[in-house]
Formats: sequence, structure tokens, C-alpha cells
Amino acid sequence: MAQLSNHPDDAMMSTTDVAGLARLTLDGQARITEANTQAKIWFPELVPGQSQLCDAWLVGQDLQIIDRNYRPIHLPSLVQGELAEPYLGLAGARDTQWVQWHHHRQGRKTILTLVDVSPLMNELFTMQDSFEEASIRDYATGLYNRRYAMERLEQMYLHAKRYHNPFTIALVDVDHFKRINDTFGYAFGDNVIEQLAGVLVRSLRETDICARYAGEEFMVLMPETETQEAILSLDRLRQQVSELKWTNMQRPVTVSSGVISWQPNKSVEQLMFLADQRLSTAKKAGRNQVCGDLV
Ligand SMILES: Nc1nc2c(ncn2[C@@H]2O[C@H](COP(=O)(O)OP(=O)(O)OP(=O)(O)O)[C@@H](O)[C@H]2O)c(=O)[nH]1
Repeated sequence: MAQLSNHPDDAMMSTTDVAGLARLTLDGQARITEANTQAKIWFPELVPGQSQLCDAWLVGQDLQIIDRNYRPIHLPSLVQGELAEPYLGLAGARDTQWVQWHHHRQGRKTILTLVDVSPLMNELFTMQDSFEEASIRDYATGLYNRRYAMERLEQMYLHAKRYHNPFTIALVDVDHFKRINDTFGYAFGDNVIEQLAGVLVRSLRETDICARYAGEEFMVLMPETETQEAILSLDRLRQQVSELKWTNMQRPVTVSSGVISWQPNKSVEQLMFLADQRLSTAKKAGRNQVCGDLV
């Protein structure tokens, strides 16, 4: 099996027939003078002796040659020897093919060696996506985390201010959760939180943003939703939670909610304060209920 050398000069000499490596030789005007088998497979329209590589061709291929610092490289600077050697870069675009390229000058000739690194790049993108997703989620419940919910709230608030689209905020808190923990253990309490997170997501609209706000407290952002409508949804959620059956625990788990809708004269902080106030009112009024402003 062919061994790939790490040294660029060695690589140049051994690349022509190594499977998967394409090699193009260009003259001073970026005309192709030689192409190996792989290069002909990848770029069948480039005919040695006739074709010229140009920036427009790269654009047509949805390729852009970039350097290590993601700066675009223009082909003229490549063939005119303006770039330091050896040069290693990537060409491609997200969700297309990625090619790692190396250029090397031999007198007036420029030799371009290209290798397909799409599987590696796609794996990197997938990892990047999952890191991004993890950074906005609460690990235990899979709900959005508080930071993300607050960011979305700020966006909804600005949108509402500009376009007067209504939205509603709800804070949902488990009743007497300390008692559940104390009686059945912390692990059971954790399980209750996880189950409730699932009910929350299933019970509310897909467009609602459900987040874990704090320990046993959830936050729901309901876009395009007025108070009355939100109260009905949260009361349905309350009912569903109270009907859940728990092993070892006879008493139902219940939740209380505080609801506030966007008002033009209130800041985000004031809205959050009012939602919390209404949650306290629901708790003081006996729990297992929804308290919303009906102004
Ligand atoms: N199992 C578990 N418990 C948690 C978690 N986060 C917070 N808690 C507990 O939740 C309990 C909340 O207690 P309190 O704030 O007194 O509220 P409560 O007992 O639910 O009473 P009310 O809200 O007034 O109905 C505390 O004992 C916390 O330790 C968690 O992630 N898992």
C-alpha cells in the first residue's frame, strides 16, 4: 500500500499515482499542462493543454481556495509564486465537497495536489453542530437552558416592540418539591423533573420554547399567544401533570404557573418580575393552579 510522506517535496513526487490524490500541473498562466487520473475524474472538463484554471472556474465548482486563516486565495497569486511555500489550505463549502490542497512551485510550473477531506470535514461540522446544540440545552431534561430562553425572550421582546406581535411568558414550578425529595429521595425528584419536562414539551405547541429555568422551575415562551389562550394551555398542562401516576407515590405531583403577556410599557425585567409575582400568587392561593393577568 502506498505510504504518504509528510514532507511536501516527497509528497509531490509520490502523489501522481496514489489513490485519492489529484495532481494538476499549471504553467505561469494557470494553464493545465498535466493532470493525473484522479484529477481527470474530479474535474473532467479540465483538459490538459487546453484548459486554464481561473477564479471563475472555482466559483462555478462552488469551491473557494482559502488559506489556513480562512482568507480566500486568488489563483493568480498562486501561479505567480506570490504565496509562501509550501502552502496548505482547504477548498469547499459547507455541505459540499472539501478538498485539502497543497501547492508547490517547480521553476515556472505550479503543482497543485488535492485530496478529498469531505468525510473529515463533515464529521467536524457534525461535532460542531452537536456542541452548539448542547450549549443551549439543559443536560438532564433536554429542554432549552435558561441562558438560551432569556436570549429568545430578548429577541421576542424586540420583535413585539417593533411589530406588536403578542407573546406570553409562563413560569411553571413544581409544588412542594422539597417534600418529594425529602420523602422519596433526590433521585426520584430528578426523575419527576425529567418526566415533567416531557409532559411540558408534549402538551404545549411546537413553536413554544420550553426551558428549565432553575431546579424545579420551568419557563415557557409562547409566541403569538395572548393571555387567555396561554392560561388555557397552562391549565391543560396542569391537569395532565396532576393525572400522572407515580410508582411508590400515591399523592399526585402538581404544578403552579404564573403567566404574563407582553405589554408595550414593560421591560423584560418587569415582565419576568410580574410572571414571578403571579407564580407566588398561585402558590399562596393553594398551588395546583395558574395565575395570569387578565388586564
Ligand atoms: N431532585 C432535585 N431536586 C432539586 C433540583 N433542583 C432543586 N431541587 C430541590 O427542589 C426543592 C425546592 O424547594 P422549595 O424552593 O422550598 O420549593 P417547594 O418545596 O417546591 O415549595 P413550593 O414551590 O412553595 O411549592 C429544594 O429542596 C431543592 O433542593 C434538582 O435538579 N433535582
